[in-house]
Amino acid sequence: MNHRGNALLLLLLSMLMMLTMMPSMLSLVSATALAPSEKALLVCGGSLGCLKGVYMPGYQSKRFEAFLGIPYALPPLGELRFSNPKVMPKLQGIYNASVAKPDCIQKNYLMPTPLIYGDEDCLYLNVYRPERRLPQALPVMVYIHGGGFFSGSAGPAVTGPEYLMDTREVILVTMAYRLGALGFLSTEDAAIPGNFGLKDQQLALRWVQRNIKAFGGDPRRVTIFGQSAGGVSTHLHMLSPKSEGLFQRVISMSGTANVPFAIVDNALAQARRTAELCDVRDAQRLSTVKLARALRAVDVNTLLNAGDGLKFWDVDHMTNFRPVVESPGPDAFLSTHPKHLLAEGNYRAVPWLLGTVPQEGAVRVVNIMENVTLRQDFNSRFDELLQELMEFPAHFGTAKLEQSMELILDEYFQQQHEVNESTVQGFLDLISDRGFKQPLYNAIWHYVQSVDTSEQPLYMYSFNYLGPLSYASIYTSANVTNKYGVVHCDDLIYLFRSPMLFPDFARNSTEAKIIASFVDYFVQFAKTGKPRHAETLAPCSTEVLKSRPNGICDYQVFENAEDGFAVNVSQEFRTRNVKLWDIILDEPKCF
Ligand SMILES: COC(=O)/C=C(\C)CC/C=C(\C)CC[C@H]1OC1(C)C
Repeated sequence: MNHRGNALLLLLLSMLMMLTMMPSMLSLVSATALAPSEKALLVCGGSLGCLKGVYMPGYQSKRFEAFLGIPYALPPLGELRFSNPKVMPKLQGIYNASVAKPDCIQKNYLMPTPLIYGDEDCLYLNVYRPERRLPQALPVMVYIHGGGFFSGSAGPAVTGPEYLMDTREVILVTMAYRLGALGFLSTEDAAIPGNFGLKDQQLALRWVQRNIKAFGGDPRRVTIFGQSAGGVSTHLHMLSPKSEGLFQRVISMSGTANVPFAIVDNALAQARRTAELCDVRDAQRLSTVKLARALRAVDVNTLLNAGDGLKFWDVDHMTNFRPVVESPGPDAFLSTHPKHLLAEGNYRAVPWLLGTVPQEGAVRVVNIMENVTLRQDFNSRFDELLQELMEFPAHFGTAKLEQSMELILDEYFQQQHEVNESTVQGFLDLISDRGFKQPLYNAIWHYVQSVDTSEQPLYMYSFNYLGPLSYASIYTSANVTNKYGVVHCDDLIYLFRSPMLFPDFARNSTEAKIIASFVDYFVQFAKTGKPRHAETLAPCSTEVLKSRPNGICDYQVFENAEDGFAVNVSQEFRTRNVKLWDIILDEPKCF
């Protein structure tokens, strides 16, 4: 059975497991009816109310405490659809926090057959804490899941807290936020300002500031961490004036605010087109207020399916609804373009850990390569589709576009104009470089230029360990074990247990040791602002970057070794290709 078959089986198993763990399906339970051990799982706080949690089994440890499905905002339904999130009033009675809530409703274009699942009523978060804790308040790690701003899960079946809880050293919070059109559609004015998903995250971070003490957490030692779109989000929180004071450290895994899928620049046109696809009459001419009214009344499945009509080919662009630069105002999440904020160094500096994997581009390339029909279709319109995929800036004229395509075809395809066995690595590198690596390098470059890195240091890791499981098997229905190397999201396999997607590693395996090492690397950063092994690295600074035109600052590599795995130091980077993209995109840097 491939991983997908496994995944279904595991989904059923984990659902069964969760059912047996739920002492009550009621949302309110009476305190007097609780057995003594369950009473210990009651958390009450001034602005919080009271929550009844549940024990969950650890991976290497016996058990920890989980408080699941805690509402942090009013359900964003009816009039509240496409509105900024409203804070949840104090909970009355004892809230049953022993059941995870469904994911935010999404059409998941990352799966080979995109499906709609989840719920529009989804603004809930989960808190996990060790059972036996030190008397001092624990550092808090708040995770922002990825999924291209259109998909993803904060729930324990995908973002399982077991590995982090095995350390007994941190409190973990995972939050759901609105996705796709519901999270990011915008009319570029007050009618539908947009950025709802990011504002949801921000409200969840405010919830942490107000309430985490009641769980034994330290609100002044909060690390936000996120992967892919979640990594982009963490960086955007560094840039948003309204996220000030909500966190003290940041980990951005495979995503920074300057990736091409971070910002939309034709939001109103896209909102009108979406309305048209939902059969809203006069969608191109209605006032934005009327457009908003009409879109709030559209059936949610119709709204999500309308997203298909925005695609130029297959599921591309994967991310149509994106964060937007809002007009300035008290509720704006972001009112200056990230590229300006980055260039000006105009944002909050905090200890920052950035992560990457070798084959980021696999998130799109694997399915095009493995699906024969799709690949043939892509190859039959190769130049046109490749150009579209690149998301060149809108102001590029014909000559500049042609020039850029020539450079790309030379560098990545040896002028073959086709995706095949011999060009697939070039295609992977192209999407990696354009989508992730050049933005990563430039985010680092801008940071060290404008921040005193002896005060607010910057670290990087690359997760290169090739193990028996890979997200490549999620991106396609073909069996591709190990074919694509370490792909986008593969570092997550060693940070979060994902019983819905992957079987468990044996508890004495090399993979279990990597889990312990990788988790410890993160936890150490959350505790101290320095990741484990930081003393083996020369600090990153402008001088170091400039002195290594063919590399990057020292960083840690998690990689295969003869006796299992090793954490080594490297300075290698795809700097040559970063420079190529700097030239194409007119983003010069002086060395
Ligand atoms: C878990 O994955 C994510 O969060 C992010 C996703 C699904 C977006 C992936 C982005 C692409 C495939 C496009 C890359 C884009 O940069 C170009 C313009 C190549």
